[in-house]
Amino acid sequence: MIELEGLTKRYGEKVAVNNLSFTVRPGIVTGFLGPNGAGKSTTMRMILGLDHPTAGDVRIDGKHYQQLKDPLTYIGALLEAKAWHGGRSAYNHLLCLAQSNGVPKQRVGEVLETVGLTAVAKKKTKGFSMGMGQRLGIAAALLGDPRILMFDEPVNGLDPEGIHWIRTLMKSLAAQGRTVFVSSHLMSEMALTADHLVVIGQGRLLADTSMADFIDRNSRSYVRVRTPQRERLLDVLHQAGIVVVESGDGVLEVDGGKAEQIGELAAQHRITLHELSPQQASLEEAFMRLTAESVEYHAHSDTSAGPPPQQWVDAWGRS
Ligand SMILES: Nc1ncnc2c1ncn2[C@@H]1O[C@H](COP(=O)(O)OP(=O)(O)OP(=O)(O)O)[C@@H](O)[C@H]1O
Repeated sequence: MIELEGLTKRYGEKVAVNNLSFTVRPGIVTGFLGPNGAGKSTTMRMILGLDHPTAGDVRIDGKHYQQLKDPLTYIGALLEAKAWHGGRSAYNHLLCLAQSNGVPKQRVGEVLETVGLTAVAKKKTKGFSMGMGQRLGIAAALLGDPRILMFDEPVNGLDPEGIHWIRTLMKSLAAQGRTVFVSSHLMSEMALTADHLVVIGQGRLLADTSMADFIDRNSRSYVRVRTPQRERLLDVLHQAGIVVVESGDGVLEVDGGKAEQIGELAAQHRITLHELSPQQASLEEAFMRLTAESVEYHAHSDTSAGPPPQQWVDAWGRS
């Protein structure tokens, strides 16, 4: 378990992390989301004792990082790709880490096997591809067989096969009862991986909620309907107690997954349909709206996404 309490980090005038309090629990994957510059990496560095908080506190299984004996056996982290000596082989790189951290030598072979690098274990790492580099970083994180794992943007620069591999690995680590904390700025990726979400913007906590809850509240499903007999269809739907929202351009939107029912009603009343399509609002859109006001570097000045709707703000405030 990782516990943050009022964690704050200032760099001069800049408040990179602002009074963050949340708990990362075992047995699930917790996604740590926020736009670029939100403070994710700074938070993770403070968890690992690489940066000192200006205020507040962070504990790993109840202790500060500095109090952990052989910290690699408590928490393993992938912070940045290729942070190793390129002249060494993958095996030697991991062996050095094992020897300096009180980890038995046989773990090196085991983790190389886990990440699929056994065949290239004796090769110098400077020739490694991005994907192999990420696998080696993950092998290092797993070396001490820690109960807590932390990954900072682990899928950056990876191909679909590599992304799928990391996703599956994180889920299986959580299924073993470990604490898995993973940062990303991509909601779509997290939607496939995480069970719980912590969202920050400009260093502040914006949401701390289960993924199921986030999806329930934000992925509105509706059916788009177009017909040249609009008035008749509206009457028929109204009589059936189906609520319709008109969205302009002659398009009707019907909340919920009622495509079959609408199609059958239209057929019974001989109403022609030009379109009958189930739709799902994307989570990416919901995330962008939630963080819109806290994005540090806008690509352009378009703020059409606007602030999050008030009901979201209220809902997240409660969770
Ligand atoms: N050593 C530092 N000195 C000054 N400012 C810093 C330092 N490290 C981070 N910052 C600033 O703190 C803020 C948070 O940065 P951080 O790297 O933690 O964000 P992030 O959410 O990880 O972003 P990204 O998704 O781009 O990696 C940014 O404004 C960044 O410029």
